[in-house]
Amino acid sequence: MDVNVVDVRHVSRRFGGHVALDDVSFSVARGEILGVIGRSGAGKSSLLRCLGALDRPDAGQILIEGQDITTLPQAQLVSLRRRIGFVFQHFNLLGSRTVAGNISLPLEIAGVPRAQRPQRIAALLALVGLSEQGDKWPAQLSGGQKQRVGIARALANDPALLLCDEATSALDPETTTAILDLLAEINRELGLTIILITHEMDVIRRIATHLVVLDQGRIVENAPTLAIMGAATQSTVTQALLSETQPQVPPALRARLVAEPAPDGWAIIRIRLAGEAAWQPLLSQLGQQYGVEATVLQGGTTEIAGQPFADQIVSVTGYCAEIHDFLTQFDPSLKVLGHVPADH
Ligand SMILES: Nc1ncnc2c1ncn2[C@@H]1O[C@H](COP(=O)(O)OP(=O)(O)OP(=O)(O)O)[C@@H](O)[C@H]1O
Repeated sequence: MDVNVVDVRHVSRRFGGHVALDDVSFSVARGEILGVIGRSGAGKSSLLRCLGALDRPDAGQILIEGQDITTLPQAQLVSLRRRIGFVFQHFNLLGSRTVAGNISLPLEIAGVPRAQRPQRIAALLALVGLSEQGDKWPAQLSGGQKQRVGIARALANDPALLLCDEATSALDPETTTAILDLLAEINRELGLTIILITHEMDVIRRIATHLVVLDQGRIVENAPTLAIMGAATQSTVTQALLSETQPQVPPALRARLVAEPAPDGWAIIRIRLAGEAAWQPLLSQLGQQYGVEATVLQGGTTEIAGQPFADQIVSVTGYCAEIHDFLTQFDPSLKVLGHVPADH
C-alpha cells in the first residue's frame, strides 16, 4: 500500500498563551504539490518548522512516510531529515563554497563517498539547468540561479518530500515563473511530493494541485486547487486571498453599476468555468441562442493543476432569467455583479 508521504493529525503549537497552530490535520499523497497559503501570522512558518522536524508540536502527530516524527529520538530524526529537502526564500547558500561545493555539502553530511559525489553533483546541476556553473561562487550568480542551486542542494539526498518556504518571494516575476516551471518539472519527472508555503495566490494557481488555507492557526480550506477556485462558496479569508489574482470590474464601469436591471442596459456577470467547460464557446453560443451580445471585459482562461480554468468578467445585453439558468448550468456559482444602464 502506498502510504501518504505526509499525514498531519490534530497538530497544535502554542507559544506562551498564543496558539500558532490549532488542531491542524491534512494529508499529502505521493506526487502531489500542496500549496499552503495564509496571511501574515496565519501559522505557515510554524507548520513548516514542525513538518521539517525543526520544531515539535505541543499536540498531535506528523507522519512522514508513515513514521511519526513528533516522537522520534534525536538520532533517528537526523536520518529522517535527509528524507526532507528544504528550499529557502533567501537561498541560504554558503558564500565560501562554490556552486558544486554547496551541492556537495548534504552529500558529505550523509556520508556519500568522495568518489561518488562528482557524478551526483553533475546530474543535479544538469537537472536545474546549471551544468556550466559548478565552479562559480554564489556571489557571481543571479537570484534565480541561486535558487536553482538551492533546489539542487535540496534534492541531493533524493528526498521523499520537498519543503519550499516562500521559494520565489525574493525573485522578480520572470524568474518566479522559471523557478515554478522547474519545480513542476521536477515534480513530474521525479514524482517528488512538494509542499509550498507562500502568501502569493498566483504561485498556488500556477503549480499547486492541492491547497490548504490557514487562518489564525486553523485550516479553513483543504481541497484540490481547482475545486477551491471554482467553488460556489469559499471562506472569507480565501476570497480575500483569491481577489488578488481575480479579474475585477474595470473601475470606470464599477462607478456606473446599479443593482436593478435597466431597459436596454447590460448585466455585468462573473463566470468561472473549471475543466472542459472552460474551452467551450459559451458566449458565442449565448449570442446564437438568445440573440444577445456577450463580451469579456476582464480575465481569461488559464490552467490550474493542468486543467483549464476560466475566470471572467463579462457584460451581457438583454440579461434575463432564461440566460441566467442557461449559464448556471455551467457555473452554479455565477454572480451578477450589477447592471449598467444604457447611455442615452
Ligand atoms: N517562536 C515564537 N515565539 C512566539 N510566538 C511565535 C513564535 N513563532 C511564531 N509565533 C507566533 O505564532 C503565530 C504564527 O506565526 P507564523 O510565523 O507561523 O505565521 P506565518 O503565517 O508564517 O506568518 P508570515 O507570513 O508573516 O511569516 C504568529 O502570531 C506569531 O507571532
